[in-house]
Amino acid sequence: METTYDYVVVGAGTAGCVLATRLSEDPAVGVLLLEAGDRSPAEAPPPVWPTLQGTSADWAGVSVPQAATGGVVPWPRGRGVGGSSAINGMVFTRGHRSSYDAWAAAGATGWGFEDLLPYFRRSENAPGRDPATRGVDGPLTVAPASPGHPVAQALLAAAQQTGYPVVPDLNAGLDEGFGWSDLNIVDGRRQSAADAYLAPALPRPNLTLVTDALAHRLLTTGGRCTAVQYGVGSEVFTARADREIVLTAGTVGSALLLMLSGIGPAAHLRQLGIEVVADLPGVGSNLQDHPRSTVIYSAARPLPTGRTNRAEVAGLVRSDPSAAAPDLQLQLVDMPYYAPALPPSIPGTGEGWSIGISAMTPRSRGTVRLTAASPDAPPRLDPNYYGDPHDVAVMTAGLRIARTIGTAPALDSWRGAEVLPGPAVQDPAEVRDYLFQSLRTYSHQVGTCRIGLDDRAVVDPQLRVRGIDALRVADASVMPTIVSGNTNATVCGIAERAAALITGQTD
Ligand SMILES: Cc1cc2nc3c(=O)[nH]c(=O)nc-3n(C[C@H](O)[C@H](O)[C@H](O)COP(=O)(O)OP(=O)(O)OC[C@H]3O[C@@H](n4cnc5c(N)ncnc54)[C@H](O)[C@@H]3O)c2cc1C
Repeated sequence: METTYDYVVVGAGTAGCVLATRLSEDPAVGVLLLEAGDRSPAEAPPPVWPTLQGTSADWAGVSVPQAATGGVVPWPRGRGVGGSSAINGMVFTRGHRSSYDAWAAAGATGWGFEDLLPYFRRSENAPGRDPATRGVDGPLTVAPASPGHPVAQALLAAAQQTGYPVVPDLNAGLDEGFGWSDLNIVDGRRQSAADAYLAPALPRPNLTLVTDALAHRLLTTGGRCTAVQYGVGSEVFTARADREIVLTAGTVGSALLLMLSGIGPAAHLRQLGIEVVADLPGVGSNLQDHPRSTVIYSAARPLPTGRTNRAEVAGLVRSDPSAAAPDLQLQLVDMPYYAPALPPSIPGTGEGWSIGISAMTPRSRGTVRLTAASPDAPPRLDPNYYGDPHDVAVMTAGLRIARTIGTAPALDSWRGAEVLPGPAVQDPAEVRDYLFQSLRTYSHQVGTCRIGLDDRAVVDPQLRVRGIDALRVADASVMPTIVSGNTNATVCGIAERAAALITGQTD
């Protein structure tokens, strides 16, 4: 069966919900939003959000064995309306402005911090924050925990005792130091991009959402993308776009769909018997993620039950004073948060707390590849964590800083003992081994369809796929380099700006 719309948006995750909502604001324009997963994916109360992993709301991937560490890393990824915003940790923060200015400097004209600011502000409603930098009437309502968890408060005091500033709004992208993270939790419930954007827009007669619809491939004629072929159950449908097709299937999904459609590295496609439509060697390359590890302490006394996402306070710092920009995030978690690869000899919830460590500007680069010419085949995910020794050095510095803060006097009344890595782990080789064993993803994968002007860029600064007409990508995959913050707020800004580019309404 064939249907025709003005725009077809593929993937109803963070970016897809923003895009479909903004494009359908014009009642004269017909928009189809396709999503592989459920219309109402599984939900969980904020404090137990990790229990969503492994449910039908998660593609539940796993990396290939990593060359540096020898281990595999589980990769949760949202599947269903809301996408990863429906299963994520609900931290809503921009990267530091240096992240976006680096994009513009590398050729992504129009994507510097000042360029993006109006779009960041458009996405959010951040009551109590400075309206000069933060939005006041956007769809997503974001705010810090109130009241904050007492261990989070103690961590802020500990950071200050260690010499770091406590700043009023770490989420704006302008400051370094420690502060309360904004959370997209409203009245005790997660507010996903689907809740904030899509749900109010769905009654529009010009917006159609089709779920359980896996996009198989894009159809191109004479260099123009004309349609998306997708499957629902065993039936195959074709959705034509009179104006454009926009991919918002995420860092994994958008790269896979391009390659399944013959748009990607020619040698890889030919190996799988896929006819090459456009040889774009950068598709699926430049994969970046934030590696994550943790220091865990037992609690000196029972912890009050966490009521939010259990990660209310964060710090953005430099691993070394000579670093060009902040390159480390530390996050207080009011429970022991560990990697499955480690022995579970750690305190239970309520009996411990942890400081997460994550390198924010990693230099390692990986790939997303097809394993077969089929939309149902699991992808080959190789983030190449610690492929560049620089990232190990940054994480080693992070572990040292976390331990310094963790042992500051302000945490004395909460701290029992350091459980992981444990006081015996001190020399550089042992620390490196611990970082490798405790490695997990921060779930911030980006970069596989990056913006740029060079031959390995996948989209131009207007997000148009190079060499193919009427096709754009507008999700986490277009980030040229990973930002120094949790990625969801940045994806909202990207999608807001994409909508403005498509409709010709850029600021
Ligand atoms: C467990 C977890 C925790 C996280 N925690 C945080 C956090 O606390 N704060 C933060 O800022 N960020 C966090 N993130 C990251 C953040 O949520 C993502 O960066 C962001 O949601 C990515 O948006 P996206 O639109 O690019 O992709 P997604 O939101 O992943 O959306 C892609 C959508 O496309 C669909 N799709 C894929 N392929 C196809 C296809 N072929 N056909 C049809 N549909 C398809 C998918 O099912 C999905 O719904 C977390 C992510 C995860 C997974």
